[in-house]
Amino acid sequence: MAVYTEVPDEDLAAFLKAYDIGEAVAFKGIAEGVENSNYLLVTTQARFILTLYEKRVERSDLPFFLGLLEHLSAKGLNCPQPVKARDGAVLGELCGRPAALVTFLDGVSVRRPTAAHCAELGRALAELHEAGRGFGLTRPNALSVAGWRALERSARGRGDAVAGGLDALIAQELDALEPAFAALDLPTGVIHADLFPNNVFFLGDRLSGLIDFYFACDDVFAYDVAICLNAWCFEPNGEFNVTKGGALLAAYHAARPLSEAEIAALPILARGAALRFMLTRLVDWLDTPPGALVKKLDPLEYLKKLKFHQRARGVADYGWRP
Ligand SMILES: Nc1ncnc2c1ncn2[C@@H]1O[C@H](COP(=O)(O)OP(=O)(O)OP(=O)(O)O)[C@@H](O)[C@H]1O
Ligand SMILES: N[C@@H](CCO)C(=O)O
Repeated sequence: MAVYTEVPDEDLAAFLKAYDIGEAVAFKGIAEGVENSNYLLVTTQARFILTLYEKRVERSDLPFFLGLLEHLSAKGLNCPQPVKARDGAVLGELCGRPAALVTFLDGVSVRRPTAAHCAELGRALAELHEAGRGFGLTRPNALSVAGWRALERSARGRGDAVAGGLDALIAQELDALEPAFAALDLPTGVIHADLFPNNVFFLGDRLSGLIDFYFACDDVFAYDVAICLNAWCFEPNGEFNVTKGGALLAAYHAARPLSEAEIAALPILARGAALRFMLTRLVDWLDTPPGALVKKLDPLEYLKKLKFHQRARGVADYGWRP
């Protein structure tokens, strides 16, 4: 359930006075999502998503996120487009929270992606990386390798209660991955950094749009590919599906060719990505009080994925065919 801030009718009406988007005819909270409060707003002109940014989103990052959506839309990428108020501002304030309106995208996310979906995703990810070129703002990735120690510290001594040996495993992974990541020298640019199936819309088998750019940042392009291999290509039983991995990688490569160095780095990047999502899920798992509205995500799903990456012998294990 992601409606942390309730918006009274009169506050909404006052907020909408700043925009030229018609009269509100429907307004309802959206249950999906965990980070922010999202509402569907239907006006006499169109449908919109109203987002109130909650605690975990830094106010100072909002110009990057909203500016990026404008940049990507202008490049023809199908992502939410921020709506300007009459004074040209895309960021307002509602119920004491920073708030923005963006255009509504048609489509549905898929729970069980097929290889065809993975291919669509691979192509769209490459297009996103290309479309991000020339965006003027930058944002470091707080959740890349430099941020993992702090997450480890905050979970330290508590991991073993979630899975036996987890504290030691995390410490060993950090010791292995920090130097391995430091040795990488790969192309960088704007990445989505959270392009999970719930953030990708399809109409039939065709990908129709990408949402939720609130982890977007500047980082290694191939790390974004590695995040997607983790999020899209494992089966519910924990097995990696090489057909899906191969489809994702081939479609990405067709739209933005991966260099030899990027391809060779995929197993270590995928291992790092699995650690990143395991750590954030673990900290949330440990720190979310019982009874909280937020749906907790299972860190052990990512422990299983991490173990696959530890065992991987090379990029062929991910379905890559040169
Ligand atoms: N532009 C949009 N068009 C249509 N639906 C949208 C749009 N933006 C968000 N939604 C809907 O709102 C839901 C929550 O949005 P979003 O994923 O951005 O939230 P969030 O709180 O940042 O969540 P999380 O980070 O957990 O994915 C989506 O699953 C989708 O159903
Ligand atoms: N995609 C993240 C949640 C944050 O949006 C996860 O599955 O852990």
